[in-house]
Amino acid sequence: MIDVQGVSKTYGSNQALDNLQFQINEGNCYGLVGPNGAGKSTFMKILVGVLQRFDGDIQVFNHSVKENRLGVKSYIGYVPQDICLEELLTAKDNLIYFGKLYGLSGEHLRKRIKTVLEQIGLSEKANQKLTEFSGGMKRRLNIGCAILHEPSLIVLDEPTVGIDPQSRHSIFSLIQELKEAGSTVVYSSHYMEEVEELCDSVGLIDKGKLVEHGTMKQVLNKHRSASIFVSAEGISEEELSSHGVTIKKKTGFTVNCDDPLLTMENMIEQFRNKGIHPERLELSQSRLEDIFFNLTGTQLRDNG
Ligand SMILES: Nc1ncnc2c1ncn2[C@@H]1O[C@H](COP(=O)(O)OP(=O)(O)OP(=O)(O)O)[C@@H](O)[C@H]1O
Repeated sequence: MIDVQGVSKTYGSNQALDNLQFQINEGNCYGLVGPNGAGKSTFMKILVGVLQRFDGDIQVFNHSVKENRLGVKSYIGYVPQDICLEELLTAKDNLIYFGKLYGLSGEHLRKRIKTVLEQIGLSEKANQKLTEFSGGMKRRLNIGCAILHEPSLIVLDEPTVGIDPQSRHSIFSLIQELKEAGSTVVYSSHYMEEVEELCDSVGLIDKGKLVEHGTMKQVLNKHRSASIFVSAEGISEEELSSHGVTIKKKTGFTVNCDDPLLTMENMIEQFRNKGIHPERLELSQSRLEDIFFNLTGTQLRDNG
């Protein structure tokens, strides 16, 4: 188990993390969700032992990050937000380099590199230099470097930002595979759909505070409410907000409400009176993104 015990961190007068307290069960995929600047990277850097000055402690499989940083590191594969690879080397040479850093060598290293290249879908590109790689391929290789030593805990900081769909699919499959093999995964993102799809448990973080935490089912069931999606020319956010909390989306508005059928009837009447013909008027259950907005008043992405 990973036991986060009252972790706080300040940068000067900026409180980046404020008394985080939660547990992650072994074998779980845990999604840490929050907007830019919420404190996700800071938490991850503390968890993996990169940031050493903080209050509180984290027990990783019964080892204190504070007291046994190097010991804990050997259990962890960390994929930071910024890609950390040697551009002028081939994919294989990058893996050899990182493997040696983790103390692997000889036949064992060779076998691990072969397996990892297959897992990240880059076997065919093993001997190509990274100058020929797309951003998504580099991201996959970066993950490959972090799992060479078969860590029990894999920490991925926003691994799918700005990558192509094929690489995103490959990363999702890899995480599923790691989960099935019993690894614990901590995954940060501000893409809600990803976290809903991948993670067993979730923590919602805003301005350094954990605002909700639990299994995905618990969090969704606790806060789930119905909402109506509206796309209609000539209707404003203000007019819709008389029906419930209204969130502006890229192509319309989501209106959260307690009685969706009655709300829809009222909306239809409002549209009739104003001569508005909606392009879309749909009933849906609220998603993690809406729950986050209701709890914090903060959008995870700009008009996601
Ligand atoms: N090295 C640093 N020095 C000073 N302030 C920092 C530093 N790193 C992060 N911060 C601040 O701490 C807060 C949390 O940042 P952090 O990077 O952990 O958030 P995040 O949720 O990972 O966001 P992002 O996805 O944008 O990286 C922010 O206010 C940020 O400006």
